[in-house]
Amino acid sequence: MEAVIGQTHRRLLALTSANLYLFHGKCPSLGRLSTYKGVGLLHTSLSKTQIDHKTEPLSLPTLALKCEVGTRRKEQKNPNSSTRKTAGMKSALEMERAPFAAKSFSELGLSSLLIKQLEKEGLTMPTDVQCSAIPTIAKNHDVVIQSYTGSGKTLAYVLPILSKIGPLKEPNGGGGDKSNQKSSIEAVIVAPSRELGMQIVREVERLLGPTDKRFVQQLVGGANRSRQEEALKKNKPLIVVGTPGRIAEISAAGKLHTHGCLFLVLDEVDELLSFNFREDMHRILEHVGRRPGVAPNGVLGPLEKRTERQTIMVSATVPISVVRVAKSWGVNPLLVRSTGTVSMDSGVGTPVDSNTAVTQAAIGSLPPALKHYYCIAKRQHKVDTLRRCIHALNAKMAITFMNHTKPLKDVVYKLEARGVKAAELHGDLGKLARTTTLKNFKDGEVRVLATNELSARGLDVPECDLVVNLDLPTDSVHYAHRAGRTGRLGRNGTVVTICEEREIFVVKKLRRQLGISIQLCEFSEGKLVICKEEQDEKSEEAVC
Ligand SMILES: Nc1ncnc2c1ncn2[C@@H]1O[C@H](COP(=O)(O)OP(=O)(O)OP(=O)(O)O)[C@@H](O)[C@H]1O
Repeated sequence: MEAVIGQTHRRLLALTSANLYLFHGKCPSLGRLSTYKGVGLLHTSLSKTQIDHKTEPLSLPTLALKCEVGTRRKEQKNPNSSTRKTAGMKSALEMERAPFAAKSFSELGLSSLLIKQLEKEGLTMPTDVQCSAIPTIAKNHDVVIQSYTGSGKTLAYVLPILSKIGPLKEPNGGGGDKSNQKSSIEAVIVAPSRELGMQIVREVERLLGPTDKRFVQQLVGGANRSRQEEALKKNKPLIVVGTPGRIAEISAAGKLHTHGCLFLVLDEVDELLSFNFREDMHRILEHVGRRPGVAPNGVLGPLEKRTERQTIMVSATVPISVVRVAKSWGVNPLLVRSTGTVSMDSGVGTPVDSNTAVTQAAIGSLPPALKHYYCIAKRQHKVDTLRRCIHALNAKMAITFMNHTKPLKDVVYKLEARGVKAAELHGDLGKLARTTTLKNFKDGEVRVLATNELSARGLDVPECDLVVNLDLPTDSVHYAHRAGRTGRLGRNGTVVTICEEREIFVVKKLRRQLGISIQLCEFSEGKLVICKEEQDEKSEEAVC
């Protein structure tokens, strides 16, 4: 069935989104599965036609993935064993929960030109978070958008912005008439990495189309600054997207005029709060648009020309620090989630100790359909375990994370030596190498991307069906962002953490904090085998 998601399939999707998470999605005892004594076998296979949508719109087949699930005792090696049928689990998983709301973009009050453009791009149905965010932003509220990874947060803010500024805005607001366009910057979008910045640029360009894509301009670090400055002068973009350092630098040089800016978007806002970005963020917050209430007596001085900006903060993880800054950077910001919009004061961000704060930040940040496992391996055997994991899951595209840059080369070398196409991606590489590596991965020329925290945030490679932690993430927030590189927009995805025996307690802590099942497994005879786990939480031992 090659059916593009559209009007015809909305009802079907509503049905599937309500009922069809057959294995992990709806199992109420997931949280208890970690203590489940059963021993299982799981074999996941990607159907050939399943995810092939580089240029195609999202369709049901692109979301579908067959997953044979059975259980057996670990010691039962016979794959034909009848115990596979007695699993008490569904034998075929056709589709996980796609986060589409049963609404169309036209019901959200977007401009007609923009809706036409969305249709051209095959985008007919908004996701849940887009349904919540678009009308709220359209009403000029400052917002914090929090929704799990891969749920479509980028379009959740890009669409209401494009509905108000630029060539796609409401016709009665001057849309389509390019002579009527203002020539100053009207929206600034800040992202913590150049990769994420460029991804957002491409998303905006895709909607603006080839003739109008000059209205968005990248200002990311690592790229040639004078060329960026020339492009600002020549193209007079309305939207700039960049990294904090480069935006602040060009602004300080007097080449970026943002005082009249209407929108300031801080994507991955919790990351933008990190110490590294402090000075640059300070400049951006001071110079982009006018903060409402800055001049209560109407004495605006040199800032006379500023308008009030609308501040939009976005992340899958919203720690208490974000709740605090949101209230100072924005005005009565609302918290927008897939489930609806609430005030930031309604119990969100109640002061808690730092441990609880991290836990709270990560809750709800993971796609519900993701499957999580961990396996135990000695340090020197980790890469071999990774290779066996890739084969056992028949992963099409895998991202593997380490905490440091140096060992990545070794991982790539060892994988390639065993015939697995791999490449490393990290901040020490030059701009060209980073771009080429990412492109090769997205194009399917590289099967495994070995990377560090650089790629944990925002990176959108829909075909990525496996994330492997070769090193443990530092906390549940980092786990969530790494894990979120797979299982995007309702697709199936698997996360495997390969840890040493002495690190098992960390995995157990992560699953407690995240409220998810992370099952112990091993890779044997080309299969992922779920293992029995020691129950004694005190000794925190697990045996395979
Ligand atoms: N309404 C839609 N219909 C079809 N595809 C969509 C829709 N909205 C977003 N997408 C696609 O879904 C993918 C994930 O979107 P996006 O990157 O915005 O997720 P996100 O929530 O920002 O994830 P993260 O938290 O990891 O940054 C992208 O490929 C995007 O183009």
